[in-house]
Amino acid sequence: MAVKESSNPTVEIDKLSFTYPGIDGHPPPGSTPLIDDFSLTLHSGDRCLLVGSNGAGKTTILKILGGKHMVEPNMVRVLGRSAFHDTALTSSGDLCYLGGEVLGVDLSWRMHKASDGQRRRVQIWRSSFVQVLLLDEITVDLDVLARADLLKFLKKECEERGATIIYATHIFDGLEDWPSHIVYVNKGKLQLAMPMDKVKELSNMSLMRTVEQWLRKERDEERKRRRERKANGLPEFEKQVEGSRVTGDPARAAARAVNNGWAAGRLHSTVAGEENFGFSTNRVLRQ
Ligand SMILES: Nc1ncnc2c1ncn2[C@@H]1O[C@H](COP(=O)(O)OP(=O)(O)OP(=O)(O)O)[C@@H](O)[C@H]1O
Repeated sequence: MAVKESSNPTVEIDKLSFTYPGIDGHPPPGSTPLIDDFSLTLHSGDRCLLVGSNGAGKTTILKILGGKHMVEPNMVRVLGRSAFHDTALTSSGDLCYLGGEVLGVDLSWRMHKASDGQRRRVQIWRSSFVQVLLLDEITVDLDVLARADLLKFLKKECEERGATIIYATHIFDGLEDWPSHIVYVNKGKLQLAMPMDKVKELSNMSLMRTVEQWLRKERDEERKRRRERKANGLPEFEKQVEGSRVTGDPARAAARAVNNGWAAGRLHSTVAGEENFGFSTNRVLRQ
């Protein structure tokens, strides 16, 4: 997404590949990357909406960007620095990931607590002059007014202060004119990254209907694949290896992609465990 070519990028993801480590700290045998060949460039002032179905990898991408999972330093640069290795990025407040479990406040808690949590997080951002803000479905428990105010505030921060925001959400209410860019991810792969103006040129539907159309197509194609597998006498669902996207044969382990997530992540457990097997992060939080 190369708008404002003249300024330095604030977020650079270059052929990102990632697999959650198994309990031995290594990618499970036979695994293929959960996030695969994912590249994206954003600049100061960009407000990027990250969309995709449940389990597509949005939270994983945001957490990698937030320095919570180790990847090769050249794969993810935030403000020109490695998000995982340069701990000053987050400790200085230049980079901030806000998700459901930040500060130990789970958004599934009672309304008033969650709302307090949300306010506190925004206050943190405001007071620490965050330059790159990663928002992971943070408005689920906000009422209509609070959400509208927050979105307005965030937009202003980008326009006036040049912050960069990536916002992963399934809630499109009030977002029609919010993002400057939209990024669509499916099964850990980048499907589309483009400025909102371009999206509006290509589709005369609302943002929600446009995204709905993408996700419907994705689901229909997946169903077709499953039907074909079944018709060919194969199991309908491919065998899933924990923490990765697919598949099967441990003999292929030697040829698997280089693991970039072998070390446990910072602040959060990243070990693929039985309790979260097969669930997206938000699903785990909702349990
Ligand atoms: N700690 C973990 N260990 C192993 N696998 C994980 C872990 N966290 C998430 N996953 C897997 O990664 C995949 C992507 O999950 P992720 O939470 O990134 O998706 P998402 O797009 O944010 O989903 P949602 O929209 O439901 O929040 C899921 O299949 C999930 O099972």
